[in-house]
Amino acid sequence: MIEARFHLQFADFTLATDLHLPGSGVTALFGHSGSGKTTLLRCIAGLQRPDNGFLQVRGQVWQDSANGVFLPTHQRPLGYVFQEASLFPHLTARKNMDYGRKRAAQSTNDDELAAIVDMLGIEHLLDKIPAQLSGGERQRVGIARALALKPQVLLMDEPLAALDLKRKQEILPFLERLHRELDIPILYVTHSPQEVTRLADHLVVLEAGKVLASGALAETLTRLDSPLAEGKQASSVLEVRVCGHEPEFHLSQVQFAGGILHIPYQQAAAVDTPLRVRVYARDVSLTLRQPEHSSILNVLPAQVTGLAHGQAGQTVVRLNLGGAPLLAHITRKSAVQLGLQVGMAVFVQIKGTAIV
Ligand SMILES: Nc1ncnc2c1ncn2[C@@H]1O[C@H](COP(=O)(O)OP(=O)(O)OP(=O)(O)O)[C@@H](O)[C@H]1O
Repeated sequence: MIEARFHLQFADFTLATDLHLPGSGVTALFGHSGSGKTTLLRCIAGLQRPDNGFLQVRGQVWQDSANGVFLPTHQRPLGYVFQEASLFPHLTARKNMDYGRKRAAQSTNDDELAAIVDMLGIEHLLDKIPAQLSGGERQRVGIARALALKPQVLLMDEPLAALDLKRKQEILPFLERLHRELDIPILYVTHSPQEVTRLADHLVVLEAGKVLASGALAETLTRLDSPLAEGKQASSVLEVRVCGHEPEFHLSQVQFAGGILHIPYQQAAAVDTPLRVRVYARDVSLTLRQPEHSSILNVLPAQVTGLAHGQAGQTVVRLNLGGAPLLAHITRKSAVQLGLQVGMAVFVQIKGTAIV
């Protein structure tokens, strides 16, 4: 568990947080530019000293201004990964990792380091210098170097932002692997809803230095007051289990408390495999009665739990699908014609799904 209470005043900006974050898994920090994401990470790292602060990471107090406690950065067991890995240009990947390791009070032994190298798939890169590596490969080496110091928390500030789409797609599976195999918490700053839905378990939304929302991913992603609920990328995630395959139609079926969904064929996923399905709000439409002759396969009963005005004649609808929250973007005219109200029973039609 991480407890982070900070009050920090700049000339034109105030950071005021009171956060309780999980002690494992990925917490995504999301918010508009200037909302304070980097400042929050810098406070956790001890690079910024708030006027008032309390920070406890997995049972250890790193800062308690009421009692004059402030561990300097070099005494905080943390890893910090930036947009671009600042590797020493004249040292090989292996020597870059060893550089910090030899000087640290606590670091990995050779077996532990080998496990990290394997987790990030950089074995074949160890004797290369940074100029011989791609941006994504440099990032993986930078992450390995951070992990080689046995951190209690990994801070990642837009680690994919400097990479092109192809490199991003290449590195995401390695981040997922970190997520599965590391037992330390990762705080992950991003502007990308795709990275949020793919990697995060917990989501913090910052706005103008304040915490607008903090909670489990599925709930927080679909809050009507969150900037994530608007725009083309707005989506919900459903935690489901595979329950069948129809290879002849190139489809698989998955089950969750809200019912059964058809998704693109998941050849590699045996029955009962857990999956995370992403549903774009723009792919969800609503009807009052169960449609009888529809080409849309995914039709499920739901209840309206919230309505909000969206951009340009749009209504954002929040629904309860057997306990799972789901967002729909429909036109305001449709919302009026259907007479949508909180509490109403409807049917959702889901036009498309994707595995994240
Ligand atoms: N050292 C500083 N002195 C004064 N103001 C600062 C300082 N550092 C940051 N700020 C201000 O604090 C606010 C938050 O900045 P921060 O970099 O934390 O935002 P962010 O959410 O990470 O933004 P981005 O997504 O663009 O990286 C900004 O208005 C910024 O100008």
